[in-house]
Amino acid sequence: MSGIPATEYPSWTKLQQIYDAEHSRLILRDLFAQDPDRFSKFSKEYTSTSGPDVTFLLDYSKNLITQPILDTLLSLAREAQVESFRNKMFAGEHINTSEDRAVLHIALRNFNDFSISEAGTDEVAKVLEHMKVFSNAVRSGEWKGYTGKTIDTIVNIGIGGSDLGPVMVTEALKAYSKRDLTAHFVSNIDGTHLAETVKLCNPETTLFIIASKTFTTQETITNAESARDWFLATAKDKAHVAKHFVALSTNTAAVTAFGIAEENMFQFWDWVGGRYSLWSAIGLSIALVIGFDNFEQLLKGAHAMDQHFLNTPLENNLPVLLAVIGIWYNDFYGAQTHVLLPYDQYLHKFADYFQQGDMESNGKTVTKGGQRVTYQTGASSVTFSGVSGTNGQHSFYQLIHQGTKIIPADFLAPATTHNPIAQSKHHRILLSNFFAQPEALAFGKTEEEVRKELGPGQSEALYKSKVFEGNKPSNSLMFPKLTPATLGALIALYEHKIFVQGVVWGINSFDQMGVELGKVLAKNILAQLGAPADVKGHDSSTTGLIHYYQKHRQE
Ligand SMILES: O=P(O)(O)OC[C@H]1O[C@@](O)(CO)[C@@H](O)[C@@H]1O
Repeated sequence: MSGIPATEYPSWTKLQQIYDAEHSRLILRDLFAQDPDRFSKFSKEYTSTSGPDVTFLLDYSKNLITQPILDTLLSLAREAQVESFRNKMFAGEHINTSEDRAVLHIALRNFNDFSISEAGTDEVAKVLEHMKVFSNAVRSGEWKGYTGKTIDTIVNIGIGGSDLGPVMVTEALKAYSKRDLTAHFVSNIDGTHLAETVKLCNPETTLFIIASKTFTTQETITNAESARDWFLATAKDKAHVAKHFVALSTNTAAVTAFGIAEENMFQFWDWVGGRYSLWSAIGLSIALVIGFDNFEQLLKGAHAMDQHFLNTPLENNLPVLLAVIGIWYNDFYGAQTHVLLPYDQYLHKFADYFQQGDMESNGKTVTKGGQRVTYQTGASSVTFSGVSGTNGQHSFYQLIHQGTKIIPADFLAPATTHNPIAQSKHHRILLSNFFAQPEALAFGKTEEEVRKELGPGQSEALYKSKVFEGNKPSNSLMFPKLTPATLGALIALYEHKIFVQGVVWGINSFDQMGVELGKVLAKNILAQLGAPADVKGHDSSTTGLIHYYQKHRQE
C-alpha cells in the first residue's frame, strides 16, 4: 500500500545505525585523501537520449557519503518502491490519492512517446498548436489591439504555479527573448502590484493573460477584474476585451463568465498540478516571450530527462541520487533547509520557483495512509530564494560557512555565458567563485592553518573566529550553456527529485491542503473589516490587530 511511514523500511533503520556509528568519522578532507578517484566515482555526466542535445555534469563527491551509505540510501528507495510509483505516475494512475487525480505534467512534454491513458492527454498537442498559432500571431504583429496597433506588452496575472514558473523561465531564457515585447507578471493582491504595472502599459497595445488553473483564486480574479476595469476605462466597449484578454485555465465556465471568449482560452487539465504547470497553457507567456520554438525546446529538454528518470537504474538515476542524498541530510543529519545556488544571473528566480515546487509538494506531516510522520519531510531553499551567485556570498554565506547549521547546497553554473563582456573576464570571476565556494565549504581551514597564517601573538578568540570547520556538503552541477532544452532538463531533474523524496516519505506530494485554512479565515475576516463592532469570534490578538487597522486606516 502507498503511504508506508519511512521508518518502517529496513534500510531506514540501517541508515540510522550507520549515522550513529559513522557520522563523526565522515570527514571530507579524509574521504578525498583516502581515495584519489572520489570525484570520478561520485560524479556523473548526463546526456540526453532524445530531442535537443543536452549534457551536464553532476558532481556529488563533496557529500558526507561513502559507497556503502549511498548503496543503503538506494536500497531505501527500492524498499519504498520508487520505481513502481514512478511507473504509476508515467502510466497515469491516480497517485494523487486525496484528490483522486493522475499526476501527468510529464504528459505535457511527452510528444506521443509514453502511452498514457487519461482524459485530456490526447488534447495536449491541440493546445500546444493553439499556443503556437497565437504566440506567433502576437509576435509577428498579426494580432492587433482594438485600435489596430500591435501588442508590445503582455501582463500575466496569476499567482503561485500560475506565476512562478513563467517568471522563472522568462528570466532564465531572457537571452532568447523578443526584446520589443515587454512582459510583466502581476501576482500580489496588494493593489500596488497591479497599479505600478499598468503605469507602464498602454491599453491599446497590452495583452492581459489571466492564468489560473481553477479560475477561482481570489487574488487572481480580483486582479483580473481590476485590470479589465483599467482597460475599459480607456477602451470603453466591452467588445474590445476579446482582443486584450486571454485565459489559461481548466475552468471553461468561469472563464466565459468572466467575459473571455472560449476561443481565447487555453485549456489544461486537473492532472496538471499548479506547481508543475509551466509546461501547460500556463506557459503561454513563456512562448510569447521566447517564441514557441524555444518553448518546445524547453519541453523536449524536460522530456529527455523524463526518459532518463523512467529508464535509468537507480544507481545512475540523477533525480534519485539527488533525492536520497537529500534524505540523508534531512532525516539523519537533521538539516532544516537545502539551498539552491545558481551562479548565473539569468537563474536568479530558480530557487524561488522550487520553493513552491518543493515546499508545497513535500511540506506534509501525514502519510498517504493517514499516519502522522515521526521524521522530517520537505526541505527546501526556504530562506535563500531569489539569490544568484556571487550575491549570496555577500549576504548569507557567513552562516553556511561558520554557522551552527548544516545547509546542504546545490551549486549550478554554465561553462559559457551568454554575455562574454570584457573577454569573459566577468564569467571567469563568477566561475572562480562557483568552484571555490564548495571547496571552502567542504575542506574549510583548520586552526593550525589559521595560526600559521596569522602568526603568534594574536588573541585566542581571533584564532578561533577564523577557523572554518568545513565538512559542509554540496552538489555541483555544470552545463555548457543555459539553453531552453538545458533549462527544461534541470527543472525536470528537480521535479523528479521532489517526487522521489515524497515517495520515500510516504506522503502525497501532489495535493496542497495546507493552503486552504488561511483562505477560509481571510474570507471570514474580510467581511468583518468594516467597523469594530463587526469583529467577532477571534482571539484577542487577531481582534486587537483588526481594531488597530480600523482605527488607523485612511481611506
Ligand atoms: O492557478 P490557480 O488555480 O489560480 O492557483 C494558484 C496557486 O494557488 C495555490 O496555492 C493553490 O490554491 C497553488 O497550488 C497554485 O499554484
